[in-house]
Amino acid sequence: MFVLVNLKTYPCDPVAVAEAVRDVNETTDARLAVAPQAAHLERVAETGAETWAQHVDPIEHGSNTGHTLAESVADAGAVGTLINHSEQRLKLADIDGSVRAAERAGLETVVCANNPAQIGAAAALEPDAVAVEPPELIGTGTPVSQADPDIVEDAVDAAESVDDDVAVLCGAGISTGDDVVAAGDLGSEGVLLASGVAKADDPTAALEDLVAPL
Ligand SMILES: O=C(CO)COP(=O)(O)O
Repeated sequence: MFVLVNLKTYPCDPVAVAEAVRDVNETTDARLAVAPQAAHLERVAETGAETWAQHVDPIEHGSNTGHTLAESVADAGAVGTLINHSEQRLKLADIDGSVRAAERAGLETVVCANNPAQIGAAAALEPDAVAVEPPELIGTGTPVSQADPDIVEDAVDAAESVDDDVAVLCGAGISTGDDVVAAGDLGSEGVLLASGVAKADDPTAALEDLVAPL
């Protein structure tokens, strides 16, 4: 299972969480990665933890003030990027442009979507993976794998019917190893999570719990 910890703009120490991700990754067959804010990418990547960006823009080098260029993210040490997170939604044409920009820079891509219909559309853009995250469950601590298992299974079916090379992840409310196992049982190849680690008093213990049953 792939466990991608999105730090959003939570007031955690990104380097400390990254060190926990790096250390717990050594103890498990699961693949752990961390997605800090763009401004923290370089410091996080220097820890040796697998580092992802939270977003890249559909742009090239040039006159794009305030945008995030995929090449710069890669240069800072990121190996992948989220695209179209529900807190950073893009138009379809811009999702396509961001996936192409990420590919150009050699970044792995996970395109987020709210529901199975959007997952099908996202899979058609040929990212490496798609992630279904019902916005109403994000940050609630109620795991999508328990509260809305159908949405995960339907997302897996939707992606498979478009392109079965595209992996499916799920997220929202995931915070325990049981949640991760339940996600896997529904056909998900990984999870996105944030508050369960970024807001934990002890991120190492939270990560250890997440991977314990894997
Ligand atoms: O948005 C998410 C991950 O990208 C999920 O957030 P929570 O884990 O806080 O529900």
